[in-house]
Amino acid sequence: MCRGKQIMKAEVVALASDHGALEMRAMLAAHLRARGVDVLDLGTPGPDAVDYPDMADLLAETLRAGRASRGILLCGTGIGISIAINRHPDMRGALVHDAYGARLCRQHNDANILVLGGRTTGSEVAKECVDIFLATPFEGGRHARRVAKLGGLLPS
Ligand SMILES: O=C[C@H](O)[C@H](O)[C@H](O)COP(=O)(O)O
Repeated sequence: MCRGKQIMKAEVVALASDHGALEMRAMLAAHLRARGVDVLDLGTPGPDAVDYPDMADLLAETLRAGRASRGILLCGTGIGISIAINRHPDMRGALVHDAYGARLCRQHNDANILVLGGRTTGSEVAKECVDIFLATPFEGGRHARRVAKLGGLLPS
């Protein structure tokens, strides 16, 4: 089990969610801070409804500007915000529901954004997914070619 010992402490992890995952975002931010990870919490700040594409765009801009190296995005199911983040060709968001997905999205897909559902995933599973996501390296090799095609760096 790779819960955390290998998380890079210099890394800044940005979190963003809509109103459907406020509690989970706060819980995950506290979990990461307790582990010594620098957290950049992009909101949304309160329970007023916001549109998940706007939160995904904000996270994409934050990563692109170099203010954080990886991201965690949440909405009620994780579905809408994962659709939104993957409209950015330079972002790879992985909607994950378990430890296996959290590991494989790093090893095979080099996902730079973990997406979780605040209304669909339990808090212990979510914390486990975050720890694995941050601790698991990309395997490269045959996967590097496929990831390059995702970003348009190689023709499909
Ligand atoms: O995929 C979309 C997300 O789950 C949203 O969090 C959800 O649609 C928000 O729904 P509502 O406005 O009813 O809280």
